[in-house]
Amino acid sequence: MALSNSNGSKGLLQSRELFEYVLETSVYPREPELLKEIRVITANHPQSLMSTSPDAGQLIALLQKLINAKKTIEIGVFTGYSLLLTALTIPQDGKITAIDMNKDTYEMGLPVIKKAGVEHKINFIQSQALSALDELLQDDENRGSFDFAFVDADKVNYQKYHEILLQLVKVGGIIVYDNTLWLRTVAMPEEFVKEELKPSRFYTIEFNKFLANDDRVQISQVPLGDGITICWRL
Ligand SMILES: C[S@@+](CC[C@H](N)C(=O)[O-])C[C@H]1O[C@@H](n2cnc3c(N)ncnc32)[C@H](O)[C@@H]1O
Ligand SMILES: O=c1cc(-c2ccc(O)cc2)oc2c(O)c(O)ccc12
Repeated sequence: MALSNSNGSKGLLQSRELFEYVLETSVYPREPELLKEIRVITANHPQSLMSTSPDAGQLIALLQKLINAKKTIEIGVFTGYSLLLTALTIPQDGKITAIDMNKDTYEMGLPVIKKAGVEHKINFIQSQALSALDELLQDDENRGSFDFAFVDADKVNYQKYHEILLQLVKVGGIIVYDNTLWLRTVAMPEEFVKEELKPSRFYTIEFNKFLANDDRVQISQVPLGDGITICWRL
């Protein structure tokens, strides 16, 4: 289910003009051409709104640069906007473990990833995320080895992903969770929320409360896109 807000934009800023100003002034001029290409390809998909927002993506790339991220993990690839963003940001010998149960959508963006010359950085795993993460945990070398994680998949499992990612991401590393405002529903009375959004709303509210009390991470919830929460592993 993909929704836009009442002023027609995907973002949380209350004026379309302000949101467009930010995009036109600071985001689009610096967005790599091949990321634009993935956006254009994705626009034909009925669930195109699931793609990571370019403004949130710009912050994600900045965080990755700031910590010199080299080994990263992504849960929820879709057509690959955030995946290509990361692949373009990390060094030539960087590695991304990219997990999604749907390979067809990954393959929509794959020609662009190949054109960018960054496919060698990507290990795509077609799988339910929990089983792929459990498998990664079986290898002791993976524990505490990831610099950066991006989670943009089924909201109902975020807390389970969090527990595993805390074991995989090193101290000083960063985990970013997408959709932590879940289409604005976290702050709506439940009776106004569409039935199909309620399970994710419930788990997102619980997860946000949990993170607020989790002293293993320092957090900041940022109102870009559908809301992202940045967790710095302590
Ligand atoms: C919001 S989209 C990801 C968007 C992506 N980050 C981008 O920038 O385009 C969510 C993705 O998560 C995947 N997904 C949802 N639940 C999953 C699960 N339990 N295991 C693996 N993948 C899952 C879906 O197939 C979908 O491609
Ligand atoms: O239906 C959606 C919409 C989004 C979304 C909304 C606004 C933004 O600025 C970015 C993304 O994201 C979704 C998502 O991540 C998902 O897993 C399912 C549905 C949607």
